Amino acid sequence: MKLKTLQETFHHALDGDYDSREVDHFFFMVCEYYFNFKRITLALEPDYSISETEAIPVLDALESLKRHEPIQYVLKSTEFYGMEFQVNNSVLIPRPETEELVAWIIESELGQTTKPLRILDIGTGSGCIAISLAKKFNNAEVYAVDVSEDALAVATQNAKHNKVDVNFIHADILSVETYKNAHFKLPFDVIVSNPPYVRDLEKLQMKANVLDHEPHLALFVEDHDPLKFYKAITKLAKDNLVNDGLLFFEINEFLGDEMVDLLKAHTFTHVELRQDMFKRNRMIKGIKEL
Ligand SMILES: C[S@@+](CC[C@H](N)C(=O)[O-])C[C@H]1O[C@@H](n2cnc3c(N)ncnc32)[C@H](O)[C@@H]1O
Repeated sequence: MKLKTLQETFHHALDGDYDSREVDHFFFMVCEYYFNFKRITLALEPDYSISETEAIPVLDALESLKRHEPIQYVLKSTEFYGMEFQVNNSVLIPRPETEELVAWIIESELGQTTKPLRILDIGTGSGCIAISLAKKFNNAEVYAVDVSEDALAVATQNAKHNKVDVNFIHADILSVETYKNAHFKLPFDVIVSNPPYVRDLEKLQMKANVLDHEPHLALFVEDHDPLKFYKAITKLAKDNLVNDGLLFFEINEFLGDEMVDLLKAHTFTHVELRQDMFKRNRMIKGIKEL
């Protein structure tokens, strides 16, 4: 089968559900993954033929895409902060705005320090935040917590794949008992979290690829207490950060003011909201002062 015929099969099956450029992008990604073709090869050699056996995984991938499975789950991998991460449907697919949060941490006052650091990432999922920080700060001892054992298995693989050490811990951050028993070495210099923050009212706007495939445990929080993770983590941070320690969160863009109030109420200073590349309030930082 010629590559161009295969590409037409993709368009025939997916145009309508996705825009045409996105369909080409999927096709290129799938071919790159299965045949290690570079995009340019595909563009320059549309008459290149592959055997029926070679076409099987590509057509299987197409079936998954028809069911709106995200391309990252179909290919079982994604890129975050220049590194490759394995993903499956027990972990959230790392997002570009989370890369911006990691960049903020790296550019902060910590970027210059050579002193030993202790960092905690809460709700680590694929491990993307913890692993990126461990890669950047080789002076850091990094801890990462998740309530999902399946997510921790993926994160552990990702740390190994990216050749960094992270101490992964199974704990429920909403239960004081579980994290009291966790084997953290205290205190921390930095606590960071991207916890679940999507409310029911925002669920309605979500696309099928997110809603039907990504883990609800990673996404949703009840409408009546949308800051419940942030409250628990801010309290934990107040009690377990060094003086001058930093707290960073990714946040719900509609709850920026509430988050500023929460951090200030816990005596964090220099509280700063930051917008992502789409000009939405998506990150916050505070400094613990005694
Ligand atoms: C929004 S995802 C973030 C994943 C990853 N840090 C990222 O930025 O891509 C939230 C994570 O919090 C975890 N989580 C949910 N409830 C939790 C709890 N009670 N205690 C600890 N982790 C929890 C989920 O399993 C999920 O991995």
